[in-house]
Amino acid sequence: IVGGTDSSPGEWPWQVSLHVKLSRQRHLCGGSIISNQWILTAAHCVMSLENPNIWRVYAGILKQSEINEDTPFFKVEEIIVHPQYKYAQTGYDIALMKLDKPMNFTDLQLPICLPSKEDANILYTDCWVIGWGYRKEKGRVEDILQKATVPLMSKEECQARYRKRRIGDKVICAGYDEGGRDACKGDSGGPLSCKHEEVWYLVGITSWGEGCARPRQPGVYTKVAEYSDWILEKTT
Ligand SMILES: COC(=O)Nc1ccc(-c2nc(CNC(=O)CCc3cc(Cl)ccc3N3C=NNN3)[nH]c2Cl)cc1
Repeated sequence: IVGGTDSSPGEWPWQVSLHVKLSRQRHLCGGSIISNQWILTAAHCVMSLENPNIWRVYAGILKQSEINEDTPFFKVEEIIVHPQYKYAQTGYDIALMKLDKPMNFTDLQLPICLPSKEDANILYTDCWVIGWGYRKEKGRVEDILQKATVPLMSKEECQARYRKRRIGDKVICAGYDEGGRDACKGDSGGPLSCKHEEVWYLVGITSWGEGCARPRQPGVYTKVAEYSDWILEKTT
């Protein structure tokens, strides 16, 4: 996250850190708890890493330094990538991870609400992007979970910023024309969380952008409301 600040314990209880353990282990992506057995993340996080056994899901943590060989994690039983996914920039950047057993909810690990299709055109005004990603383009994964508030922007305005791309209806853009606050490397898969009438909704999944926090280059997020049918079909 560029231009963010430290989160507090329990502030974002749906945020998880997705680690991959090959020869070494490292944070790869963010994800969101959407039920006691399902995590929502980005398809590009799991591409060419679709073996569930290499993944470790850390919930209820604020700092990466809380993670060591004794820290409990959830194993992944199944990974479901959207069938139309090709690259982040062409959309359908969404994937589900089924945990090998249901998690107990605590103050530090709780699900976030999914927006319904009808919620697709709510004008959210209190949205936050969260993650352990870089603070600048040439950076490194951060220890303390960062948060930054970002304003949503219209599809038309976003398309005008990305002339070489096709910005479709199934993505949502957020950012400042002057730049300065945005997601960055290591934040993808994590939530764009918006508070509406005292309830938090998973409005977006951090997907791509041209650099981090550059002027007139907003962040592009998978629009979760457009996938509510797919999510329900796969998780019930
Ligand atoms: C010790 O462990 C480690 O070092 N782990 C570790 C884990 C992951 C990565 C990593 N992850 C990605 C995937 N993309 C993103 O995360 C954000 C994309 C994105 C989304 C929005 Cl909305 C806006 C801007 C951007 N944007 C553009 N440019 N940069 N960011 N790339 C790399 Cl590199 C690097 C290191």
